[in-house]
Amino acid sequence: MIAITEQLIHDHLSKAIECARNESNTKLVSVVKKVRPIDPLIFYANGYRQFCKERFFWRDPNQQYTFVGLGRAYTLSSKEGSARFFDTEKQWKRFKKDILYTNNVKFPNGTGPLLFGGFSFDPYQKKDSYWTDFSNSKFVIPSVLYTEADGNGYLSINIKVSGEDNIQDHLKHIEELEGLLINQEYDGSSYSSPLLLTKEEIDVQRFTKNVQNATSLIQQEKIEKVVLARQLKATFTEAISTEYVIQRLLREQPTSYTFIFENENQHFVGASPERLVQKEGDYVFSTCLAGSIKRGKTRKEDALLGDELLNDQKNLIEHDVVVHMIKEAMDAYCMEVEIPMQPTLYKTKHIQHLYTPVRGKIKKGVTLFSLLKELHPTPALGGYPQKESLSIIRKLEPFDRGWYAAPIGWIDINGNGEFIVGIRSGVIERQQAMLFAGCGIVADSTPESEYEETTIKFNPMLSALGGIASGPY
Ligand SMILES: C=C(O[C@@H]1C=C(C(=O)O)C=C[C@H]1O)C(=O)O
Ligand SMILES: [Mg+2]
Repeated sequence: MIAITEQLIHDHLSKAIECARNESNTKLVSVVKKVRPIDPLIFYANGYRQFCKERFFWRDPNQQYTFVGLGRAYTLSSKEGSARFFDTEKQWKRFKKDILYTNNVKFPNGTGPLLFGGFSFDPYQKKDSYWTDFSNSKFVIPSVLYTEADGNGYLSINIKVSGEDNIQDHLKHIEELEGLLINQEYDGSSYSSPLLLTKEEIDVQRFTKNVQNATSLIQQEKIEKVVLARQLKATFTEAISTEYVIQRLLREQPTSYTFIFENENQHFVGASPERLVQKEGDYVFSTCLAGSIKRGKTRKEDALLGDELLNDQKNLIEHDVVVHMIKEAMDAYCMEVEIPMQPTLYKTKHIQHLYTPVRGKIKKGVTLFSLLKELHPTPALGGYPQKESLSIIRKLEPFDRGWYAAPIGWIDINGNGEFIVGIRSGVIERQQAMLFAGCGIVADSTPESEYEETTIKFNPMLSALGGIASGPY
């Protein structure tokens, strides 16, 4: 059912204005229309002139949901540390209770006042300047949202109203915004990649040392696993076009989630294969993804490498630690949990992983935010035990992960949504991209092989930035 039909928009808006007047408060009202599905990238590009630096994009690999958000009708942010999940949920609840005007209208999943954003990996890491625009939690309700849900298109317009507003102004504004669906400013050929000036792998020696230190801590049984990352800085001759990057990620990484979150100066972008948690009604889905090997140059070589990965003790241990922790977390929040005994393979253009999907039926009252708090960081991004591995990362890694390897995603007014971990990603600022890649260290890790693995993991972003990936891919 569509929330608001055209005839009802006038009525709905005027009631919202009246409500704002009675409460002497600003209200947010959401108008949703069913529209013919369009190319979401065109919508994103059309938003450049009016909403550049305030856009987001999301597409999951099943294409169950695609979102393009433009502008900011409402923003939530938190400076809290480990309480950032709870604080965000508290603000979201307050927004729904005090600010949102719905008049009991039902919204289709993924439409209306949708919240999109993310969290920092570790609020207690020192802050680096390229993450200035990102707080420990930052979420937006866009002014305009294009949703494609299971093949249906929707346009949601989120409008702030106050008691003195003139309804005609709002109706005119809605009409203008609808123009974004048809004014095609985007012509794929007009976007190109600027030339690469320099590509700098940062502090490889330090990474090598970190891996050695971590393996010896693991051999001494101080911890079981820790995920260590490194950075690569790519500098171009001109400002990077995010349209171009998203276009390439969509084309080259169809088995990953493509996302971007824009800010004033810094944009976080990537194509992650790793779901953290999805909630659909009473069901939740998580993914254990850890253990990696390169893709083969031929079908035969690829299958052999896949078999090697499925039988490799070092990678199976990396993977098992994740399965264990996620199962334990899900058991606490679910009435039943389904999880296969053995991993299978998950392939992306540049790499293949060990993969175990998890499905659970939640206990009453469990929310997406409570699951995020419980799960993040899983041993696929942090380590095990969680607390000890986080303090090792804090001590060894000489940089701020910011939103890299942290939850990013969406939640709608019905409480459904999905969060992934922001890996195979980077933060773009004008002509510079800072990329991140990490790997799970266990007792049998060697600096050389972990260096190789992280080199492969830079490739999705390097390739999207302009076809400059290294290696035989
Ligand atoms: C940390 C990253 O990836 C994680 C580490 C993996 C591994 O070490 O095998 C595999 C998938 C991800 O869970 C990354 O891509 O940056
Ligand atoms: Mg690994």
